[in-house]
Amino acid sequence: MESILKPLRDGESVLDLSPRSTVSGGVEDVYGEDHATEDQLVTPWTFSVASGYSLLRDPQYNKGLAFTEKERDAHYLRGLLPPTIISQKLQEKQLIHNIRQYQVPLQKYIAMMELQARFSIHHIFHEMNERLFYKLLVDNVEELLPIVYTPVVGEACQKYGSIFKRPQGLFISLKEKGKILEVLKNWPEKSIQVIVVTDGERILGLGDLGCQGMGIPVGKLALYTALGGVRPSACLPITIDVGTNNEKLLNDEFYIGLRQKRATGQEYSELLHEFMTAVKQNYGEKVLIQFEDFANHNAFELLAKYGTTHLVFNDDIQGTASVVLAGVVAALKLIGGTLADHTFLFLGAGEAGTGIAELIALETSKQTKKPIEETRKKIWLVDSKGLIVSSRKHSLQHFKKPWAHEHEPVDTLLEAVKVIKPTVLVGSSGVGKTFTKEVIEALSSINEKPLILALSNPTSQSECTAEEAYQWSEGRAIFASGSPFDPIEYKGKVYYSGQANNAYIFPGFGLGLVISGAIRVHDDMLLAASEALAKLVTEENYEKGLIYPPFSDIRTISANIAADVAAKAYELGLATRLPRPQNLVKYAESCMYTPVYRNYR
Ligand SMILES: NC(=O)C1=CN([C@@H]2O[C@H](COP(=O)(O)OP(=O)(O)OC[C@H]3O[C@@H](n4cnc5c(N)ncnc54)[C@H](OP(=O)(O)O)[C@@H]3O)[C@@H](O)[C@H]2O)C=CC1
Ligand SMILES: CC(=O)C(=O)O
Ligand SMILES: [Mg+2]
Repeated sequence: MESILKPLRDGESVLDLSPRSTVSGGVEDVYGEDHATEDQLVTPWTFSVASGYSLLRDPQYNKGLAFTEKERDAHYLRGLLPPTIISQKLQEKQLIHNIRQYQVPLQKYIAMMELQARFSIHHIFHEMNERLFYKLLVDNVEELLPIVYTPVVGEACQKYGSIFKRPQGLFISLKEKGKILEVLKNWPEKSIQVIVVTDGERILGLGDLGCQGMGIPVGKLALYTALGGVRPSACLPITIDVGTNNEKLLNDEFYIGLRQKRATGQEYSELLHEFMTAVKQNYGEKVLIQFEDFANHNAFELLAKYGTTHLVFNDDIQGTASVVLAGVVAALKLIGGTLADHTFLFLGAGEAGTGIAELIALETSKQTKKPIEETRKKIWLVDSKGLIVSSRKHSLQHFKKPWAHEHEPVDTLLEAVKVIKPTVLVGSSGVGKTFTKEVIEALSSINEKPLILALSNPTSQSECTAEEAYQWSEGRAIFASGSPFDPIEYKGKVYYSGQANNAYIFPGFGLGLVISGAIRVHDDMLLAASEALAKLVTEENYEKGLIYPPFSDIRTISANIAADVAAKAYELGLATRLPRPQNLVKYAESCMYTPVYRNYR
């Protein structure tokens, strides 16, 4: 396209290609503006190339002091920047130094979000620089993951209303009923590949945070880009606001969401149906919709309902299952035996608990060729009412029923550990401090090397800390947790614990779906992702007691997961991107967004 470049004031567009201004004889009246009568409405639109001050304010293209002399000349930046030119590397060094100065983790979070922000009214040189944000995250993943993700993102959601100066993502509330397609069209990007959506009802283990749950889709998608290489412009965070049952928020004058109790039943499902329909209509069949942090009474139903018509993935049920299965399989190297040899006990029988239990049973069934009804029998779950047993079957939610095995009622976790004698203990309750000294001691008296996975997030909800797991098991536990813990020294030895978090899975999993053009998610893809992850645990990791590879290798891990997920999609006939690339790992790597600066002409 020919551009008509002219120096502009801040806020003006450089290139005005509206039909009227570019008419040089007979341009099509695409938007019907020429034919519109005076009382008809027309759309004001511009197509702009950023330059000058607007370029510095554009997070996608801003490079701050890294703009070269040539770029400063060509893009009307002279005088808008001080004379020095620095590299992206130096910018990174300065930024990480600044971030480390903050003592309060939430301040670090805010600094990161300022950098990532897509819209702003203020700016300094380093602010609002998307590539620098992702570069920083990719290069310092172990240090910054706990900031942009769990645990700090949890606190950010709790305080969302007071810390946010600008909107992130797309808010779809009951007020938008009947207009959701139009709302989607308001989003500035048109080619979307991954949507992460929440309704805020179960944010980590922090409960109903209503509209303030937006921090979660934003954080998950930052990981999609940094860890999985999905382009930021192809990612869309969405919060569906149907109200909140959180009284504190309802009474908070600064609450940003709808001030009403949650809509349920038909009103809820109609809004969600309109949303799901509009997404497919606007972005097509191949957009991935990741459900995140919905309460279980909606999560299972939405997944079942839309699993056959849309490309949907529930991270809490499926992503968590895949990451935990990988950890358990890897842990077998340390604790011995096959999957079928182990007995599992879960505290928490919701999305995470039953999702993991089912995938372990499925994998065991494939390995042993026994029916899944059989392999489920070595997996037990405890919920808020005690051990799930057959006498409770009539009153159980449907997702718990497969786990109601024959047994006398057992009220507490401690009792359950004593009678079930698990070799693996999984915490998926959302309630902190529930793996008590007595529980871990009982488990350790049964097992030489107990495997303990405290999955609940954020750190405050972790079933136990790393220190407690090692101390109370006298250094024998193999331990991993949903939110990270620093290495622990116990009796002169340093213990490293891994992070059992779906963040290992969803970025690569989603990338695999995108690059193969998959149209549906299949359980075998979850197994493929799990296997790919478990395979990447090295001897060196095992020696440290780790059952996951370090996050510093996550881009390679994601490429491998993506390749195996894509391979499975092709094998199952669910891939539409043809022909299938020969080397899927190489192909996945070649598709991944890298946040180094681009040169501007
Ligand atoms: N590490 C990771 O990657 C992930 C971690 N999680 C974490 O897992 C936790 C649970 O999530 P999710 O499964 O979606 O939540 P759900 O609400 O679906 O399930 C919670 C389960 O815990 C049970 N429970 C609650 N309190 C107690 C208690 N005091 N004693 C025993 N059981 C209890 C509930 O019992 P009842 O059914 O009787 O109410 C329910 O079965 C959250 O903290 C979340 O952050 C989730 C996904 C991924
Ligand atoms: C990690 C995650 O998805 C959760 O805690 O909900
Ligand atoms: Mg979640």
